[in-house]
Amino acid sequence: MTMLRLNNLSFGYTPRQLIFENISFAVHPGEVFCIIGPNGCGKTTLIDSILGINQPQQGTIEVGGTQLAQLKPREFAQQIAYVPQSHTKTFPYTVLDIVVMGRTAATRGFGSPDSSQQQRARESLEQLGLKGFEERLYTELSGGELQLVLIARALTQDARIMVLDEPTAHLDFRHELMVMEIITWLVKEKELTIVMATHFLNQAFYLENAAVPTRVALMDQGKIAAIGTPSEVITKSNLKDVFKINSTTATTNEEGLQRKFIVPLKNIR
Ligand SMILES: Nc1ncnc2c1ncn2[C@@H]1O[C@H](COP(=O)(O)OP(=O)(O)OP(=O)(O)O)[C@@H](O)[C@H]1O
Repeated sequence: MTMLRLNNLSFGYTPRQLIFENISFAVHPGEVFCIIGPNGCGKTTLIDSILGINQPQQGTIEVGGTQLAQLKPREFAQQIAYVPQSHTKTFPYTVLDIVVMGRTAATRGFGSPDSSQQQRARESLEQLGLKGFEERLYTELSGGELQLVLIARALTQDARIMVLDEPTAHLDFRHELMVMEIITWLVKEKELTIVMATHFLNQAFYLENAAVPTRVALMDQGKIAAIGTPSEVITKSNLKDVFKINSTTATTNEEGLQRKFIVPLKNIR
C-alpha cells in the first residue's frame, strides 16, 4: 500500500516557468521520506503542492489511494498533519489552545473544544516532554519550544502522515536531537509516516543509523536527481553533482551508537 503518491507532477507559480517538472514518487507506510536539495530547488513548493496549496499544472497526487483533489477538508486532516517551517505569532493563545487546534481540524471544525479534545492535547504535550507548558503563552516561547509545540499540535490531529518543512531550521543541537528522537518515536511507536524537507543531510543518516526505514529524494533543478536510502543517495558523487561541493563520509562508534555522517569539505569552483 502507498500512503502518498505523486504522478508526473509539474508546478510553476507562472505557467511558463515551472519550479519542478514530472515528479513521481511513492511514500510507503511507516517510512521517513526526506526531501533534500539546494536552496531554491523547490522543496517547500513541492510540500505546498502535497498540502493542496499549490495546484499542479500537470499530474496528480494520491493520498491513501484517493485523489487529493477529492478529499474534503476533514478527510484531508485525517490523512495529513503539517508542521510548518515558521509560524507567525498572532494572538497570545496558550500552548494548550494551539495544540487543541490539531484536534478540531480533524474532527468538527469550529466551536469550543470539548474535554476529550483537551485531554488528547494534554497527552500530546506530555508525550513530547511539554507537561507544564499548557498555560504558557505561545507568543512567549523560544523557537525550539515552539517547534515542539507545533509537532504536538500535529500529533494531536491523529493523521496518518506528518509533513514537516525544515523541522530543525532554527534549533540548537539539543533541540535538533530532540526532534530527531521524536521523529524516530513517531515512526516506531506511533506508526506514522513522515515526509520532511531538510537541509541537514546527517538527519537522514541519523534515522538510518537508528534503524528507521528512511528514503531520500534529492531534488535538483526541478527534477528528482536520485532517490533511495540515505547511504545510496547522500554520496560524494551526488553532492558533487548537485551541491557542487567536495565532501566525505565517516563513521563513529561512541556510547554504543554507530553513526555515519557526511562532512562538507570544499566548494568546487
Ligand atoms: N510564492 C512564490 N511566487 C513566486 N515564486 C516563488 C514563490 N515561492 C517560491 N518561489 C520560487 O520558487 C523557487 C523554489 O522555492 P522554494 O522555496 O520551494 O525552494 P526550497 O528548495 O524550499 O528553498 P530553501 O532551501 O531555500 O528553503 C525559488 O526560485 C523561489 O524564488
